[in-house]
Amino acid sequence: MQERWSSGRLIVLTGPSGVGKGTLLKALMTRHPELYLSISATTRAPRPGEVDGQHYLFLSRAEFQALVDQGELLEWAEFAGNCYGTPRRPVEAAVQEGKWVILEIELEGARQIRDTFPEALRIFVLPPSLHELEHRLRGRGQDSEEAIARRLERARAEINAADEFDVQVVNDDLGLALDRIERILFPAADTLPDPAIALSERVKTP
Ligand SMILES: Nc1ncnc2c1ncn2[C@@H]1O[C@H](COP(=O)(O)OP(=O)(O)OP(=O)(O)O)[C@@H](O)[C@H]1O
Ligand SMILES: Nc1nc2c(ncn2[C@@H]2O[C@H](COP(=O)(O)O)[C@@H](O)[C@H]2O)c(=O)[nH]1
Repeated sequence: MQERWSSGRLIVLTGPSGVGKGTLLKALMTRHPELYLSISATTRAPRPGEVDGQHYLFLSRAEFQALVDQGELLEWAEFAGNCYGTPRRPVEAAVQEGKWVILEIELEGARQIRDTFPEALRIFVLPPSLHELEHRLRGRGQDSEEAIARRLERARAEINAADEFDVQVVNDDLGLALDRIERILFPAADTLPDPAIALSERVKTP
């Protein structure tokens, strides 16, 4: 990334739906407002409270397909019946300005980013258990039973791919998980490694 896009950096955060990626990122952005969170495009309908242009760019299938055809997405994938993708231009502009850009995306998109931007740091967020993941998805109260079932089915495959990532972080206690992610991004020279962060982080973190 440094060679290609000045001193900016691309960071990918992946993990099963409901694991807490959005919650963690909201808190991380409060601590580090200098980070740039990419706003994805999606064909999913907005949930109550979601604002177009803030949480997502909510598009029709035809609008989304046009972005794909025009090469305007850095990556995209179908997830639980809807399309999701990362608009290319805002991300490239932010990285060129030297910003650290975070993509909160699912597994297939993360794999595409690994192929096109192997220098990106890729973090996988794990739930403490599948039971707890289901509990969080239900507790969020945003998805239909059918959507929850599809997301849980997909979660099993995603969790099995966690080792493909540079770092794995378990989101058990929210505050501790946030601290772990913060230490991955901003490692302090004088601290010992946290045993709750997977070994691969200590080996691969740039
Ligand atoms: N550490 C945690 N302990 C308990 N509940 C949590 C924790 N982290 C997040 N949650 C809760 O889990 C639910 C799902 O969180 P969130 O929406 O952030 O998940 P997500 O990974 O962003 O999901 P999606 O990929 O579908 O957008 C929310 O109700 C959130 O408050
Ligand atoms: N490949 C991509 N995946 C994305 C993108 N934006 C979000 N997502 C992922 O989709 C699922 C479902 O999200 P939800 O908001 O409907 O719960 C989740 O895993 C997100 O991380 C994207 O641009 N590309």
